[in-house]
Amino acid sequence: MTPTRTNSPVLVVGTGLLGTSVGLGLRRLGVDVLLRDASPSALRLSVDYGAGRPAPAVRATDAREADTPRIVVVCVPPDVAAEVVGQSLVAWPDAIVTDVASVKSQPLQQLRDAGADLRRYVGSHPMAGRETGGPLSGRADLFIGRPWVIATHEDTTVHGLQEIEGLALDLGATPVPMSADDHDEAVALISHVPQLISSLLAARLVDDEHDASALAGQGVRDVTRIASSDPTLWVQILAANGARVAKVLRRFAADLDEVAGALEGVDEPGARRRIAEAIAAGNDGVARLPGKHGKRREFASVTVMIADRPGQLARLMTDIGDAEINIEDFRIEHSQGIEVGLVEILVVPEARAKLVDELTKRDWRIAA
Ligand SMILES: NC(=O)C1=CN([C@@H]2O[C@H](COP(=O)(O)OP(=O)(O)OC[C@H]3O[C@@H](n4cnc5c(N)ncnc54)[C@H](O)[C@@H]3O)[C@@H](O)[C@H]2O)C=CC1
Ligand SMILES: O=C(O)C(=O)Cc1ccc(O)cc1
Repeated sequence: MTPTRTNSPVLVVGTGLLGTSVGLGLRRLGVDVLLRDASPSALRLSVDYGAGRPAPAVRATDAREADTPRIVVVCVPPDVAAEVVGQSLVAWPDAIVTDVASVKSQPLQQLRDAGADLRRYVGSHPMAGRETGGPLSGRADLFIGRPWVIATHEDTTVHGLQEIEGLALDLGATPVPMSADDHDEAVALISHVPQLISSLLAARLVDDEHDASALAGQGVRDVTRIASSDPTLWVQILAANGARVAKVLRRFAADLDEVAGALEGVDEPGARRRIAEAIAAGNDGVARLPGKHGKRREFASVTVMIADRPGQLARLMTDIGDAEINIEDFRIEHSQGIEVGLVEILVVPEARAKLVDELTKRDWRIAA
């Protein structure tokens, strides 16, 4: 087994999407994982999927060495995160306790108010997730290549920080230490407001009288992917970061208002300029998002037309592999009622000409 930074055993409390993913990722490295959940069926499912073994119901003083966690990872909904962290700090006086809740200031404040031993608490937040929760959605590779925020505070110890950094690194993530306030400010912009905008836009489709949804292409799908998220989880996240989210949302609403005004008076002086500036500012913003491996680089794209038949995509991927070309990313687009799919392959710019050449040789139809 590869040596790990994380010592066994690790206790995961809350075996839904995040808890099961942490368990699966650690089990793959050979770390012993104890699991606990308020829901017996969520616990059993997570065990059945291989995320760990049920934690024995014992107190710290009676626990065998092998059942005494070094780290407790609390993966419960944000509303109860501080309470469960507090209980874990008391139950396991030698363990470092972290939580993965999507908000960091409120749980920290709640723990401080409750007089918890903050020297052993290091809150964190893996910037990785999925729209659907529960153990069945868990993935061992969920965290690979993702930032994992470690929310440091004035009582954080070097040992505590190192333990949680080690956990993040073992799971393939990149630890990013920052304060709880800075974290909450950042996620308001890059996670919480995008969730609301995606949901509100998708909700517009509900009273679509002209069946416009039937024409939907990739654009609307891209901006509404996260609209399938769980309302119960999100109301907790948004409520815990309300003021910061509202601040960003108000600015966004002002931009929307201005652009709507320009569109209503499109022949007024400056109106077209305002619209063009909005799109151009979007170009600048999207260019700031890190790409694969955290780099900001542009990939070259080749779009291939494939027949909508079993095995076509696999054959295309194998052909590209045989040509020894590395795929950086890819997207598939289907059009309703049409028997072809469009596969956009992204490669480093230097590889584009070779890719087109190799695919043409193998009789693939290049669409763009
Ligand atoms: N869903 C996502 O994409 C992401 C979620 N997070 C955070 O991770 C945490 C967990 O989220 P998910 O795994 O998506 O939720 P989930 O709903 O899939 O799982 C939560 C689990 O916690 C259990 N639970 C609830 N109260 C409990 C208690 N008092 N004691 C023990 N178990 C309890 C539930 O039975 C459930 O199995 C949340 O705080 C969320 O903010 C962080 C990053 C991404
Ligand atoms: O699906 C995505 O793109 C996400 O960004 C998921 C996500 C949801 C909640 C979090 O706290 C962190 C990440």
